[in-house]
Amino acid sequence: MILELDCGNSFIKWRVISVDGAQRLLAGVVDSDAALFDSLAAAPELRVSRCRLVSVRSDAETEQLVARLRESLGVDAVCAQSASQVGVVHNGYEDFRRLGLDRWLAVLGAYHLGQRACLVVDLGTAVTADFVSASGMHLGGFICPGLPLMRDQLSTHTRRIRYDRQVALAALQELEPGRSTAEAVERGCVLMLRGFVAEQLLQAQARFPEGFEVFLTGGDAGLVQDVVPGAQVVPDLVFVGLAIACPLS
Ligand SMILES: Nc1ncnc2c1ncn2[C@@H]1O[C@H](COP(=O)(O)OP(=O)(O)OP(=O)(O)O)[C@@H](O)[C@H]1O
Ligand SMILES: CC(C)(CO)[C@@H](O)C(=O)NCCC(=O)O
Ligand SMILES: [K+]
Repeated sequence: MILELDCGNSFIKWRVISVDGAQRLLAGVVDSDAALFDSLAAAPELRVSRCRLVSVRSDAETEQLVARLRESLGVDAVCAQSASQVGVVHNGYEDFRRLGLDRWLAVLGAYHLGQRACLVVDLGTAVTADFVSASGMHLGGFICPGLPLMRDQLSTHTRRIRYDRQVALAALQELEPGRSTAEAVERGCVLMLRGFVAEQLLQAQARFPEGFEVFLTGGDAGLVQDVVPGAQVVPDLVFVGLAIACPLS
């Protein structure tokens, strides 16, 4: 079995696949290293022989996780590394090492699946959009705060924006003008995300008149899905890229 990890800023997404990559056996989302090891310990008949991961955390945090994986599972995790090129896909950053590895893998995964120009939008703690041309040139992209950061900043920097989590979830049943603080903030922030995605779509239409594929990923992809009717929602997009960047021969 292969253990795959996508270590984001707030959550670790993990999954276990068969050695040939054909079957997805287990998957989960956890909010800490400790919770990851608890989930793995609770998994029945887990026999991990290989491990690969991508991390946008600090090198020290990533090294600590790799050491714990070695101790508890006896595997040496292969970590995705920055590259200026993988196959025909070229990293578009002035300094390719600066492009977030989750973005780079999502770009690799999207181009692999789409085989033509792509717009890739990842909606997590941060929201990112990346453009890839039909020939595989990454043209760069945009970064903005995601939903968790927008709502936290509003409550941190105001006195009276306060409401509880349960109310927040209920507020997103519709997007009419809010008639309570929870509705006004939650819907306002979702409309920011939707407006961002609509703008990226316009940019892609202008940049790729010959056509393009839109890929949405990240925990909040569902909130913007209907802004782009033809979009492919691929929750595992980073893992698709991880398999390309880190083949386990
Ligand atoms: N099952 C889930 N577990 C955790 N978050 C979820 C889940 N479903 C939806 N979400 C939402 O997804 C968002 C987090 O997205 P995601 O897990 O892609 O990002 P992340 O790991 O925090 O960040 P990064 O962008 O750094 O990878 C949060 O707004 C959260 O509310
Ligand atoms: C933008 C995030 C936080 C999204 O997870 C990550 O890709 C990252 O830390 N990137 C480094 C900065 C950059 O991509 O330019
Ligand atoms: K991510």
